[in-house]
Amino acid sequence: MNNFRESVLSLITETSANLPGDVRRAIAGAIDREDPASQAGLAMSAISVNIDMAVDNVSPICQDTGMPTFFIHSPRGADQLMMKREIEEAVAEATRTGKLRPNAVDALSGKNSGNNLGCHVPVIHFEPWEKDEIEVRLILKGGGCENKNIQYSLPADIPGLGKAARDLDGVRKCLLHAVYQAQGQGCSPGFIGVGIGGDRTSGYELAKKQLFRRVDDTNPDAGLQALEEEILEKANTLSIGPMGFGGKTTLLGCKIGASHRVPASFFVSVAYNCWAYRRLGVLLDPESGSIISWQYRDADEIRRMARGEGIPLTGKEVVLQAPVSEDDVRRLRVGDIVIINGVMHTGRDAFHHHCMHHDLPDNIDTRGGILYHCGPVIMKNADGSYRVTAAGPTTSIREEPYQADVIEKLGLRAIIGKGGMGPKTLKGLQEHGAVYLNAIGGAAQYYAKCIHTVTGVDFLEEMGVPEAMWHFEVDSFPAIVTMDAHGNSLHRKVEDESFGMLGSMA
Ligand SMILES: O=C(O)C[C@H](O)C(=O)O
Ligand code: SF4
Repeated sequence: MNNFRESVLSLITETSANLPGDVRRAIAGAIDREDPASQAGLAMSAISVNIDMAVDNVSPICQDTGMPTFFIHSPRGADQLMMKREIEEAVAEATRTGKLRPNAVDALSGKNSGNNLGCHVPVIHFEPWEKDEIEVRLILKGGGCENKNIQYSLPADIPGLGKAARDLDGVRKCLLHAVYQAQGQGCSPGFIGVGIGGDRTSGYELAKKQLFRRVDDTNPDAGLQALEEEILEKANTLSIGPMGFGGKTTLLGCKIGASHRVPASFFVSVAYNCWAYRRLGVLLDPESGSIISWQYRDADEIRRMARGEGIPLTGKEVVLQAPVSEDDVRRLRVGDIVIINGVMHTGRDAFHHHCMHHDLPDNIDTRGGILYHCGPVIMKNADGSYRVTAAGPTTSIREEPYQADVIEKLGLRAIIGKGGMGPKTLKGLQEHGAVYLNAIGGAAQYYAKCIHTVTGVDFLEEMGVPEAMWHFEVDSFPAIVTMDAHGNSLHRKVEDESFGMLGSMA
């Protein structure tokens, strides 16, 4: 098994940087369906360019490489302890080389272990099988879409859809609601894996295992196959669209499995996966550990996804030179596309919490500043400087309790993130003269290219790479105004309209 670690390292690298064949095909369908000039079309265009860049750069498609989760089928007599050790070493090595973001933090203190190793991380499931080969499958599922997983206990009253009983129609209502509640926050268009039955734990595991089915497969159970097709069709009439901008494609796949349950419980567990659906597998030779074959890699797969140049410039964009003035941002309206040049700071969960209780050091000037909700992948150069290798937005709604106060306290003029924010922030934007800009979630390579210099970092020691406050100089960084300083929110509009559509599906 000399080559086992090398094989796992290849699996991690390929999973992080190169989407599987079936996922590529599904995304290509979404690109075809959206009007290239619409916001949904722009989002799909940036996504397609990003997918190609990740392959070319052998770098993470999305900066959030999730909690590496391995499912292993091992033959009789295989040394599982050795496999576990070698997987851990491969994970640490992939983190050192920037194929994975250091993503394992202490549950309570938030302290980053720095190498993706920690209590029960990486997640490794072993299952015996009768075959001679070893099968290693990996899913890298980021935190934003993981947060949109949802579990229902039937019977239940489902918002917008009414009573859901313990039958297929009840399950149908849960699944439509699951897609609705994700809106654009899990980087739609997404995929759902569904587990009917089991208990709370095994139900979610069953749901996640469905994400290992091919997007284009057929469910052996005809009733579940019909439901999968119905959900796919109906969810796409919710008009949530890519990134929640509105549009034709909201869901790209629905896979449903069922387990026995106890009479008292009827769970419907849903694992939501973003468009950056990173899962691959390999079959390994049990003697050498070498790769015999790859799974989900199709001979006829679509190798280049891009049709255009990301967010194409039309001349109508508003160029913002940061720091920006109040007049500049008050002129912006929902739907405007902005191109940002100049200074940008990152800040996310730990940073917002910190700001509520402390003042920033005097040397950090945030007046007129742009705060990017982003946890980048950053590598240190030999001369001590830093380079950004993946830097897409994180889900902004987590900062809803703090954002309006932080805008006021730091004198910010723009927030960049994804998925939108709520009423408290919208009011804060109006009061203090600021805007919310939506970047394209998951487009980590596309945005990394816009960051030409890392000018400094604060709180690196305490908060770790993803949560630290990084200071960037950016060039031609595109984003869409989705919440303006006049009380308008595209997110509120899409949510309201999709709730109306949901109601018509009762
Ligand atoms: O942690 C991140 O970088 C992003 C996260 O996956 C998210 O979707 O919010
Ligand atoms: S940022 Fe979006 S694409 Fe990346 S892991 Fe989170 S949900 Fe997925």
